[in-house]
Amino acid sequence: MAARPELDLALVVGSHGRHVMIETPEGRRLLAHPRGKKSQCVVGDRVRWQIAGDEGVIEAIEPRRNLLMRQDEWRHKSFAANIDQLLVVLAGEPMFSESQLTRALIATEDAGIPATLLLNKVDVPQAAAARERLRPYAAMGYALHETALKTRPDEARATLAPLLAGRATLVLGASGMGKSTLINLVVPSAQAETQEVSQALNSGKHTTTTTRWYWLDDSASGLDGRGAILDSPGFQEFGLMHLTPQRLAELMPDLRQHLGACRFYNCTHRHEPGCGVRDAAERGEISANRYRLYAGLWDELEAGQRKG
Ligand SMILES: Nc1nc2c(ncn2[C@@H]2O[C@H](COP(=O)(O)OP(=O)(O)OP(=O)(O)O)[C@@H](O)[C@H]2O)c(=O)[nH]1
Ligand SMILES: [Zn+2]
Repeated sequence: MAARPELDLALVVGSHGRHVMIETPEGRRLLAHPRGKKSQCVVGDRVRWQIAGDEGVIEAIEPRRNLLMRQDEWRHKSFAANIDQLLVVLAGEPMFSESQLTRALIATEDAGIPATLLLNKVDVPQAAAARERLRPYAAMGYALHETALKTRPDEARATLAPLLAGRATLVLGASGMGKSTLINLVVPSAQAETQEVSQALNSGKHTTTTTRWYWLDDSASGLDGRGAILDSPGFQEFGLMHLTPQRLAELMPDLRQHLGACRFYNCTHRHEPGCGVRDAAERGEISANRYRLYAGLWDELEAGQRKG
């Protein structure tokens, strides 16, 4: 779509197939459809639009700062565009999956989006084991915070407020980690808003499973510089099929650090002699779990390439 600077700007705050919900700088929400078959808007897109009857027609998508994607063997899905950070909610009971965490972090590294980790449920004894598993992630540079969202909500709010203020944060969390508890804590109107948007987009059916945009507060207006939370389902199936295996090590900060030490420029860090990554793994500077995850992902992406 060509740029259309003369048209009004709006923000995509929800989507369901080709139906999207847009919000104007004055805070008005309305249904809209992109013109043309190819153009796909995602939540977080800034769009140029005009009215057609009682709906909007999206004529152009503004250039994106970033786009978070996941892709499995069948289709690729964009989560969201123009986000400032990813917040991953984790817990010890049930124990978070390190494989899911690693996949999400690789996708965000690829999109150039900073990620922050939140260890929730620190009131339960299993938090100690989760904290231990997260140690390598803090060491490789990810910010790590702790909360007990349910049992110590005031403290959690105080921890989260400075992290979330003025930024658009995409929240990810597997089932049971506390993502809904977090969203309801920081956006008390979330449930009501979700219903409203699902009804409009999906004529009442409660099946919409795309990303949702929530403003954090009303102290500012307009579309820029306000804190917002993006709630996204589907942490489970975080496919990375849009990446080549050769890129993986660059997208894993603990491996990336050792890339200069490999003898071969095209080292896969699997079998080659004189491999800086394997040496670091043997010295324990890369955790055994992370190296195993790397090898597993390499095989998965390589198999995907052969098929594709
Ligand atoms: N002990 C403890 N329980 C918590 C905490 N935060 C959330 N929970 C509980 O953990 C369970 C899962 O929390 P949810 O917020 O529903 O988790 P979710 O990640 O949204 O999971 P789904 O709803 O399955 O997608 C609920 O029973 C919460 O009450 C916490 O800090 N401590
Ligand atoms: Zn190597």
